[in-house]
Amino acid sequence: MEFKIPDRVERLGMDIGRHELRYHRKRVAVTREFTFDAAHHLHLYEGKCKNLHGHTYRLVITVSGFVDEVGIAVDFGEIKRMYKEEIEERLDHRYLNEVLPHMNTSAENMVVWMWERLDARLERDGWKSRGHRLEELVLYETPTSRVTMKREWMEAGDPDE
Ligand SMILES: Nc1nc2c(c(=O)[nH]1)N=C([C@H](O)[C@H](O)COP(=O)(O)OP(=O)(O)OP(=O)(O)O)CN2
Ligand SMILES: [Zn+2]
Repeated sequence: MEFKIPDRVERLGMDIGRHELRYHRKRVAVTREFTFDAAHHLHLYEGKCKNLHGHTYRLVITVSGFVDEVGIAVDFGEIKRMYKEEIEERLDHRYLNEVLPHMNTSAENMVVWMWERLDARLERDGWKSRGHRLEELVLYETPTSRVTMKREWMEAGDPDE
């Protein structure tokens, strides 16, 4: 089959050969990790977590996309910008019960809230139409306790609905 150099690469005047362009349009997952600090307490919970306390949360964000002509599927910087604007600005050094008053601030509830925000951001910024997908979020409440949300679980929805 005749090999065609994509227009964008020709316009950039770059000398990219057949070898590199073989990776073009493959779906690849890109991951970044962040930490933030916050205080909270749990409602309806018998145990020490009903008292006010704090965590250094760790959030691991994975977004997939198609490798472009430059060799990038999802820019690490875009994930950082999205994290800072959607999550960090709202939760870092905050009292979670105050900024998320509609939920009990368990790690499970928080990771679903984060999923909805980040997914909506991908839609709003037009990333989804370019093939970007939120694949997985892992939220560590402590170094040894974490919760996970995956795209296929989110898409499967609630079996009772
Ligand atoms: N499934 C969940 N279980 C618990 C959550 C949660 O969000 N989801 N949250 C808490 C508390 O917020 C608490 O801060 C963490 O509890 P715990 O694991 O007991 O804390 P430690 O790290 O101090 O663990 P120890 O093994 O007791 O030292 C509770 N559970
Ligand atoms: Zn806690």
